[in-house]
Amino acid sequence: MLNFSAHLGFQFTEVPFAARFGAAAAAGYRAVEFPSPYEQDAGELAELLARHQLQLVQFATPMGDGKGLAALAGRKEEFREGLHQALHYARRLGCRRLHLMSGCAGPDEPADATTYLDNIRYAVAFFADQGIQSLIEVIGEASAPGYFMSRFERAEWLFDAVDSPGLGLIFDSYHASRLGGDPLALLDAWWPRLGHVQVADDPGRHEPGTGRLDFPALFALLERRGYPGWIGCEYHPHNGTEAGLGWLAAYMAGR
Ligand SMILES: O=C(O)[C@@H](O)C(=O)CO
Ligand SMILES: [Mg+2]
Repeated sequence: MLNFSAHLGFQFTEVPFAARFGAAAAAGYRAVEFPSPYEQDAGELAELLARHQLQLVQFATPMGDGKGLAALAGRKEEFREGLHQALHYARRLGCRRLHLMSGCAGPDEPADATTYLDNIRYAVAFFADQGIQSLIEVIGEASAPGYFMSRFERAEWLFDAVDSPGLGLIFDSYHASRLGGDPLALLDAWWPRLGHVQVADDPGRHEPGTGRLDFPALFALLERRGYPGWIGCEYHPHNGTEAGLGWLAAYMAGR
């Protein structure tokens, strides 16, 4: 049976952030994820996770003022300093996966492959020593203009160059579909390097079942492969988070 994690940046936004933990647990989730814990006190977050018996599945290293720093030529020092802050939170929160976001290039913010590769290699080694897996995600430019890790071809280049089990891919069904690929074929091809999965339907980035993606087939593939990890529910609820959890109840009932 597959395991689902609530994405607290997308779901349960009807209530303030601290209340989303209880809401996710009450809805049956045993794990959560959200990109940035740094505005909250690590001790308070640890207490919320413990009180609601939730695991924290993954979060991102400090993202600067946007979608990360790893490929930004002028921000190498800031990226590397952020790894220590991420490690502090990961230890305190018992989290074993960290997303290294590439950042978005802009007119005054150059990004390049050498900086990115150096930083990712450095971070993968830094976290692997602590038993933490580093993750990258392919996010299309339509969702994040200028995002450096915006194509699966580029992810292939990165994985070949880094060549470490300490690096895994976040496969996000929405971005995979938006990029024009066949999400099922991509998921299958990336299986050996899969570190985490996120789901949202396309178009709309709403609940599974609201668009054209074949989630029964996608879940069957993950089950067949014996996927041991978590599936983050990174979608915008169409009509309220709890009202939109029917797809998950249906999946659970079918097991
Ligand atoms: O799909 C996304 O944009 C997210 O998984 C992400 O990268 C975290 O903000
Ligand atoms: Mg995602």
